[in-house]
Amino acid sequence: MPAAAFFSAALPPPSRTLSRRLVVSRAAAAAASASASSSSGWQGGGGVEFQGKVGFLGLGIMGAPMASNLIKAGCDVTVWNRTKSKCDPLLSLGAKYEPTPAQVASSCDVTFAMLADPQSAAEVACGSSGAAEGLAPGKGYVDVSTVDGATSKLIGERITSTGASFLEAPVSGSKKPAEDGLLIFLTAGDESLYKRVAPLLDVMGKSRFYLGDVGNGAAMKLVVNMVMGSMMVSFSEGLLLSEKVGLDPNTLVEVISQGAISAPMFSLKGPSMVKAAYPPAFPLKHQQKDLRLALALAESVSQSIPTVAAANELYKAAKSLGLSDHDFSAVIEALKAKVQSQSSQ
Ligand SMILES: NC(=O)C1=CN([C@@H]2O[C@H](COP(=O)(O)OP(=O)(O)OC[C@H]3O[C@@H](n4cnc5c(N)ncnc54)[C@H](OP(=O)(O)O)[C@@H]3O)[C@@H](O)[C@H]2O)C=CC1
Ligand SMILES: O=CC(=O)O
Repeated sequence: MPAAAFFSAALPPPSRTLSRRLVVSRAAAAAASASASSSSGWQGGGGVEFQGKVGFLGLGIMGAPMASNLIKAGCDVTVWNRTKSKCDPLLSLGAKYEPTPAQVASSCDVTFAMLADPQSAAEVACGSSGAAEGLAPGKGYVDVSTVDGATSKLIGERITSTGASFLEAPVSGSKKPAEDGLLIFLTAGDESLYKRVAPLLDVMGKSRFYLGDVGNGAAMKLVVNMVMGSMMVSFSEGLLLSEKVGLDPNTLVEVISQGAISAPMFSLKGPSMVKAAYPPAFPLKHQQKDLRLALALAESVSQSIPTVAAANELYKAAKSLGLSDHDFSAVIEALKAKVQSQSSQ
């Protein structure tokens, strides 16, 4: 049976929401915006077509540069972070501060949240003094954290119970794309909120996908990241094996960069992995969280993902070696420890 026939026989038909997904690149958005503003379009102070105040909750590796890009584009931004000192660089760029997520949400038209994991995303949105307490009809809440679909739905239900609109919008792209405004947004939920915040997404990202119902953005992000996590393990195995058989791992990085499996991730991380340096861009604990959530997603549809399951064990081993806050490329250290313990047996 040809592969295409196998897939159409084995899988349920694509959902209507997925098939009407919308994909917009920044170039396309800029062209549309230029033609609109030449007729009746309105542009805010910094050239961003968004009228209103923007809140930003969570100023970690990703949130800080994303909020910073909004401020630099001329948006009126109010920030909050659990560790208050992380707000300081944003305040010096001109951001305002509120002491709770609820106060940010109540003082802004649209609030973005970039939190570590499902637990913190739910707590900041739905907990005591959480964003939901400050929301009301006409306001919007955009969660850009990487969480599972169930958490996203729970947050969405609490947000919409206030009369506000909800969009999930996890991002693909790491620290550097966040700094450069080159993220990829995987959005789902309220389509009119999606259209309303599109100019803000275009400040922070290079493209945006609208994927339909809440949960689809989260699922897409987890599938992308399970591929990424397994690729990193495979790359680590190759680097170690090349060294063990007397090759220069730097040459392996160069060879890979010129062939069909070339990927920016290998070229970017390879040279520092060879030097055993792992400055955090994507913390290892977050990659392991994404693999854990991807395994649960696969389980929910009874699909086996054995490579991801094996990769997850290695990230868990890396965490137990104290590497949680290092870059996820530090997973190679767990492999080194495994190889060493095998050779000493
Ligand atoms: N780094 C990357 O390359 C990418 C990360 N992501 C995803 O984006 C999200 C954020 O990642 P990143 O910025 O790297 O992570 P960081 O660990 O740098 O930042 C996490 C943020 O969450 C906050 N936080 C954690 N726990 C709580 C809590 N219980 N209550 C309130 N706030 C809390 C932290 O506050 P505090 O400062 O007080 O600790 C911080 O603002 C994650 O879901 C990650 O998977 C997505 C794409 C790329
Ligand atoms: O979630 C991480 C990324 O690089 O994307």
